[in-house]
Amino acid sequence: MAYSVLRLRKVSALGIPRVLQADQGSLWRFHLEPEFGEFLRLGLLTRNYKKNSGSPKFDFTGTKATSKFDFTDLTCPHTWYPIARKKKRKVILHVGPTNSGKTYNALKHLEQSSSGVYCGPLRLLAWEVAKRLNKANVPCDLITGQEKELVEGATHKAVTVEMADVTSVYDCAIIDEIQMVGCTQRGFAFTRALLGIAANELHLCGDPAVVPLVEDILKVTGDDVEVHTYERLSPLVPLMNPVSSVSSIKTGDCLVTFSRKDIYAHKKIIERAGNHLCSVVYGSLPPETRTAQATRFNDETNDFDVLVASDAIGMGLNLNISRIIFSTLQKFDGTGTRDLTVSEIKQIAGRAGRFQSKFPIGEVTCLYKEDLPLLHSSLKSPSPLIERAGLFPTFDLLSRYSQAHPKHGLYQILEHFVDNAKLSSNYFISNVEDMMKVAALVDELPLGLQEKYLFVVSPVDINDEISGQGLAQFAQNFSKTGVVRLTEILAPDRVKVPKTPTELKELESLHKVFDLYVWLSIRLEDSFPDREVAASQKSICNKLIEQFLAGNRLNSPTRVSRYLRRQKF
Ligand SMILES: Nc1ncnc2c1ncn2[C@@H]1O[C@H](COP(=O)(O)OP(=O)(O)OP(=O)(O)O)[C@@H](O)[C@H]1O
Ligand SMILES: [Mg+2]
Repeated sequence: MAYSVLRLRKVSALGIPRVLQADQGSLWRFHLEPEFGEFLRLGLLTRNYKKNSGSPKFDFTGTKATSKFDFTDLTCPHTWYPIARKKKRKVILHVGPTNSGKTYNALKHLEQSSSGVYCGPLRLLAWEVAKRLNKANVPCDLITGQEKELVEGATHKAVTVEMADVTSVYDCAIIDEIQMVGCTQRGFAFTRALLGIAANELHLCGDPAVVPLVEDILKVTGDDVEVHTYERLSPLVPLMNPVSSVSSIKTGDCLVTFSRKDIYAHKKIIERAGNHLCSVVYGSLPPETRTAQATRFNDETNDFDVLVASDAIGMGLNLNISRIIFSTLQKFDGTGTRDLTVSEIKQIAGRAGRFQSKFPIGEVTCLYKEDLPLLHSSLKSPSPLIERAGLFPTFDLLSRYSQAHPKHGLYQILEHFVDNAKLSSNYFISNVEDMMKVAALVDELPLGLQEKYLFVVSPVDINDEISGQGLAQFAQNFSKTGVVRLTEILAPDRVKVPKTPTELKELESLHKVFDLYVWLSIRLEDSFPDREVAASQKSICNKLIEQFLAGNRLNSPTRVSRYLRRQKF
């Protein structure tokens, strides 16, 4: 299977040339930080490293790269982390429903430790933890793929899980939302942190459904494991009736729907009724905009008292929601439409009635009566057990395989691992479909394996045309001249307040391109010298998007009804 690559220069409304023909796949793109030495993770890669690219940094197995060695044997991933294996870690699982104080209690241990790291699934969570620790006089760095805010004398770090450092030693560490080990795309980053963080105490917070798997995985590491179970701190009441009409929408409601178009259609219907204004939160909004929207919703002094959101509210944001209203219990997951899982329903519903918030009792219902039975039964059911954790080979393994098969491109190497990986029953090989799309693209360019790998693990949304195109042009220019000037690729001065949903979407994509540039500039400082320009363009995009959302400028010919599956309001 091969993907076609670049077709350049058809300019979009915002001045971005359209390129990249790629298969449509999963909508959610992740970024990861692999095991190829500290230099990539900490951003010390330079154009010259290519000279040394043949020699893997670590040799945990003591084997040489030969075609006889079985590179695809991934049955003992705990041996990839020798520093953690020198420790007998005390692992404490904090498990329970949403809003039960799991993270709160784990953070207390972190605050009291002499050194530590918090690993969360989202930048927003890492931001919040860094803020909280610094406020508590525990100096804490914030490190995500795109930000590095270092605090003088810091003994602690709050990071996104992909940035977890498996070569340092800590007194205490937290991995939040540990059930994400089961995520088909990002699961392996959680597995890596679980096996690789070298801490005396390792706190894992999440859903009880992950307990048997974690216990089983940790049988071979020699760690001590304790399970602490929590109860929800404030009640969550499933309602017997659906929301009958738009006039029943009230302050503190959060309407949940899964397509961007439905979000804007519902916002428009609610606002047209004249009683409420809506903030919106969904995955492709820049994180800063999501936070600004959440803050506006939480702020009682303005009229934006209703939220319309996707499952992007499921984790991370602290929201004053009184009632969750599911507009649907189905979502499109990149390949097809499916019912929400029990854990997804519980995770989203659990956002209502946050402990010590303005609405301490949460309610949950649906827009349509026929969805109520599934909602009620899901809220009563335990989440199905998570049976396997994601796994992905380290860069060292990929590199050794490449040495033994020098003619193979990165696409072929990844394909080989996906097709042939040998795994123990606790693991599955991560879904690397999107990475393979990027690999197919960079394999066309004269780049070394590490350079290609860097683009493959970057936070590009390859299924977003503009974002994918940005990556393609960055990689092309980098391979040609070694230096990528932002202004050669983008015409930022043409960015303007969007007037239509299409323009808004383009602006969101453009934000992703600038974000990608910042990410690359942290790792290839000399080759991507315009980080400040990219960062300031990012913030201009945020402001323009916020201006659009504040002004409720959705005045295009978009017909609301066209986007709604079923007519209710
Ligand atoms: N003992 C406590 N004293 C004061 N506030 C608390 C306490 N326990 C929890 N909280 C607050 O209650 C809210 C929910 O707690 P927390 O975020 O730890 O829940 P959680 O179980 O991790 O939820 P989720 O599964 O949604 O991540 C937070 O705002 C937290 O600060
Ligand atoms: Mg939590």
